[in-house]
Amino acid sequence: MTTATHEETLGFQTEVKQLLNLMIHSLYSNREIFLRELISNGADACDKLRYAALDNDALYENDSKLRIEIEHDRDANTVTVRDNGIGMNRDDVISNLGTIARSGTAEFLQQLSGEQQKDANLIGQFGVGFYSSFIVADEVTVRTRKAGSDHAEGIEWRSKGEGEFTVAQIEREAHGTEIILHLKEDAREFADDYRLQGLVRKYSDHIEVPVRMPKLETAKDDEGNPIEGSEVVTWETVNEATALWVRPKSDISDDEYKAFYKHVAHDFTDPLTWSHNKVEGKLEYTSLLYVPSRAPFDLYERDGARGVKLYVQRVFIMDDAEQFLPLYLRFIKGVLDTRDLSLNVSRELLQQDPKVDKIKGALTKRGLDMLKKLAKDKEQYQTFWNTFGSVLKEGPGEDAANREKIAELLRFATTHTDTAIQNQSLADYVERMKEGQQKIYYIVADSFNAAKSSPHLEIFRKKGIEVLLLSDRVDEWLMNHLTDFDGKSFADVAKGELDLGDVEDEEEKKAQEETAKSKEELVKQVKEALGASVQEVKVTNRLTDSPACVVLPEHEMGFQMRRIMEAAGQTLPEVKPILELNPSHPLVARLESTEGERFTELAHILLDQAIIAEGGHLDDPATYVKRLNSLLTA
Ligand SMILES: Nc1ncnc2c1ncn2[C@@H]1O[C@H](COP(=O)(O)OP(=O)(O)OP(=O)(O)O)[C@@H](O)[C@H]1O
Repeated sequence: MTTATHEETLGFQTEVKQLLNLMIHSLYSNREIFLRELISNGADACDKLRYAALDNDALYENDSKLRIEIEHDRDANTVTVRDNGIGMNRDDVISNLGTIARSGTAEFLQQLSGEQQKDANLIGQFGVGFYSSFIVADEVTVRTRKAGSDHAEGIEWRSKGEGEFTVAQIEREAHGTEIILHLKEDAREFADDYRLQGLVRKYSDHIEVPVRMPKLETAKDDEGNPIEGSEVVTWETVNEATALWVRPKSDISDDEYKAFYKHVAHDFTDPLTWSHNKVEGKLEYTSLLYVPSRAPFDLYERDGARGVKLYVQRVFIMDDAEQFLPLYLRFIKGVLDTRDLSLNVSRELLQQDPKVDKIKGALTKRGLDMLKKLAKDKEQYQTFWNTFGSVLKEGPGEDAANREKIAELLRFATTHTDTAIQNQSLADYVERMKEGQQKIYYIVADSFNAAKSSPHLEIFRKKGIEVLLLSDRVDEWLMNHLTDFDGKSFADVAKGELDLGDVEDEEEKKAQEETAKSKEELVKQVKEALGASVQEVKVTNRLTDSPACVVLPEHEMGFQMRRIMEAAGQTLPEVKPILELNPSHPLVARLESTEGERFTELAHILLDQAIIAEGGHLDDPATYVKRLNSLLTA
């Protein structure tokens, strides 16, 4: 019997309350996952104790056979999950089971809508953990004691999941944690041996820690009849209890790989693919890497969880070891088990160890190979690309050595399909290049529609030359680092001189030169009229339908990048655009036949329109409107 002292009632952090509410409703149809979450936490707690005991054997308190036990009591309507892992002290309990200290939680919760299906998906991204107990329980009791602490420092935490919990100090002999779920009436089905065993096998077979359940054994007399009063309870291990990654690949079924993923990644959807490798030789490691099928809520958070679970010779060392994968592969989840690091390695030591870089190089290659294989299945790859494509696009900037490999994995929207779906590879583009075309053309804009309708594309459309349509925030940065693909360089159609290579013949070039010559006077006048608003005025052959467009010098930062940086509060030196005029457009012809004040007005209108068409903001929109109105009413 435990006597509780110092009982205190505390309130859940607001975020916990919100999450509990939503979780209970939206995960109802998936509620059996509570057991997986609790076993997962128990296994993590055992891993942590094994690690801490490397330095201090006494922490085992003479009980070094780490295990998880599951029992139920049909009369009391309870299920208990118990581990002899690291346990928690009072502070741990309050912060772990009363708050959610993950960054971005508040923003995450704001996205929840109250719609069951939608929220179940979002909550899955967040990871439900311990709180999933409340999907099946109307009261949860946690009894725990941190390994190595005094027996009097046990803690009992209790809650009905309705805004409050109590914490009290208790006497507790065993270290580790025991979680008692008092089942809701409609969750009685879980107080059943077969049901529980089935769930353990389904979700936790691959966990290295044995999961045991009690079995009642009765001695039999000579005639085979049970002897009354001879019942003894023996504990039977229900799961396979070997670390999955240690087993030979050929012995592991897809379902086992998938179940293990859910444990490692705290996800409850299947992964898209995985890659399991054992490496011997100079480096010795086993890696099991997964590509999830959906993004975690903190994919773009600076300090979001990333990296692999690190083991050294099967001993768990740390979660989220981010040193083994580059940032642009941060969506990859999995396990790395190596002999090349020492057991007392810490995050700081990892940063200095040259072997870490070698393993990182090898895992990066594995990750990229895994994606290359995935790309063979167009549908699956599209799911991957829609979810993580913009993260992979950070790759060429971060990892010059693998630039070519990453480039092969990129997918784009292009004028070939003219839809916003990014599903065309650079190899597809190159295959379709026109005779005489030397460059891969692209345009970057703030949105797909702005890119697709940009006046800069007019000549390309006319000549049937394909252009990549880029509109993700990361795109301009990507293109700054992608210099060539398959021997072809990239060209931004909104920058520098238009060069269509040999797609244009000599006659066309000559005709253009002649037109330019004949418009020299007009160009001069427009430049005078616009003054410092532009750096140059030219006649162009880029346009077929629009009267004018703005262009930037070749090596200037693009308009999109500028706007992103300015929105982030950076001040950038001003760049004046180059205004290019379409000599065969009626508005330009009209300009040519206008004089004086009207000429200046019309020139300004053409410039402002070109800026708007490119997606830019006018410095002085009111004056533009006034000029336009006066023109319309003239
Ligand atoms: N059986 C246990 N033994 C020791 N500590 C535990 C146990 N269960 C939970 N904890 C502590 O409580 C914390 C919160 O657990 P919870 O399951 O909510 O989240 P998590 O496992 O960290 O991540 P996720 O939300 O992705 O599942 C854990 O990180 C751990 O520190």
